[in-house]
Amino acid sequence: MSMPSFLNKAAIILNPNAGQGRLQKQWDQVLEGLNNGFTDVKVYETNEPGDGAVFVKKLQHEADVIIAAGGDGTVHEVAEAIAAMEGQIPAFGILPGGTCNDFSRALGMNQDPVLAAQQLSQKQMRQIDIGEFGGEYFTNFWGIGLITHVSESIDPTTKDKFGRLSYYLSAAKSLQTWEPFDLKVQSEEFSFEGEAAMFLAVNGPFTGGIKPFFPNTDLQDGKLDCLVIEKPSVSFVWDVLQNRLTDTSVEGEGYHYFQSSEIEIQTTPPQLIDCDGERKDRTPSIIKCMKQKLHTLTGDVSF
Ligand SMILES: Nc1ncnc2c1ncn2[C@@H]1O[C@H](COP(=O)(O)OP(=O)(O)OP(=O)(O)O)[C@@H](O)[C@H]1O
Repeated sequence: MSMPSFLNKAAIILNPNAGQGRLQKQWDQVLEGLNNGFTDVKVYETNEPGDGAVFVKKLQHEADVIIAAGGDGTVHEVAEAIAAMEGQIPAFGILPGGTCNDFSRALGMNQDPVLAAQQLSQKQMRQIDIGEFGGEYFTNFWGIGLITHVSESIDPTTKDKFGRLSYYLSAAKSLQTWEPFDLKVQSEEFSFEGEAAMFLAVNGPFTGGIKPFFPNTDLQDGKLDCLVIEKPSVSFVWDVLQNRLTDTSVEGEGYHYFQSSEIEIQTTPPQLIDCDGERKDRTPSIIKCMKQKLHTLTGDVSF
């Protein structure tokens, strides 16, 4: 943890539509907070998906820190583009402005954007882990099976109206219609072969704004927390609610939990991948944890 005085130029990649324009409403105060910590603050507004990554590439040699201002989609886009860079790499930061803001919570960022801007101005920097598969990156999670149905069946109108609750409504709906697939998991720490409903590899502890699944994740240990669910069961939900998934490896009725830095996943049929809420590519995949790859501004949080 250090406070680099050289972090002077901040570039803000702002999705003005995230969280129904939540950031825009307090933008003057947000900027004031950032101007207190950085001598040069420039704002780049995105118009459509993909714009964030284009800005990041252009800013590699201009900005000391690139801050994603928006929801988890914007955070994913910006972090992925930074992680893919070589040579001189700017630091990364988040101004939470979406519905769940899962990764910003993992970094200990205040959910009030004005207070988050003040936190960023403190320039508390840490090197954090990031997930990688086939040259693509994820900050928060990589999943197949049930999880992809959850994000697929979220209706945008319900999301605008009910926010985070829409994720849980969708999860409940998905539980009634899930389909099993054949899964093979191979890693140094754990192997599995059989029918499954879901596989998740996570970096941060929050999913849908809450953290019952993985309360003990560590963003600096070079490991992903992994969960195989063979079939959703009442006893699994009970174990999760009691925060039992806290040791390095746990077995319960219909589920397996372990930690690893590299996991090979094969499925029949190929499964659509959901990473950080974005659906892309299909299995097979080799998922890796890139230990402390991203220089990141964080809040006060212990990993
Ligand atoms: N101006 C824009 N208009 C529409 N979509 C945009 C714009 N800028 C970026 N996007 C894309 O919109 C997607 C969703 O954005 P983001 O996640 O930031 O907001 P959100 O959906 O409100 O938040 P959350 O993901 O937390 O629910 C991202 O994939 C992003 O690339």
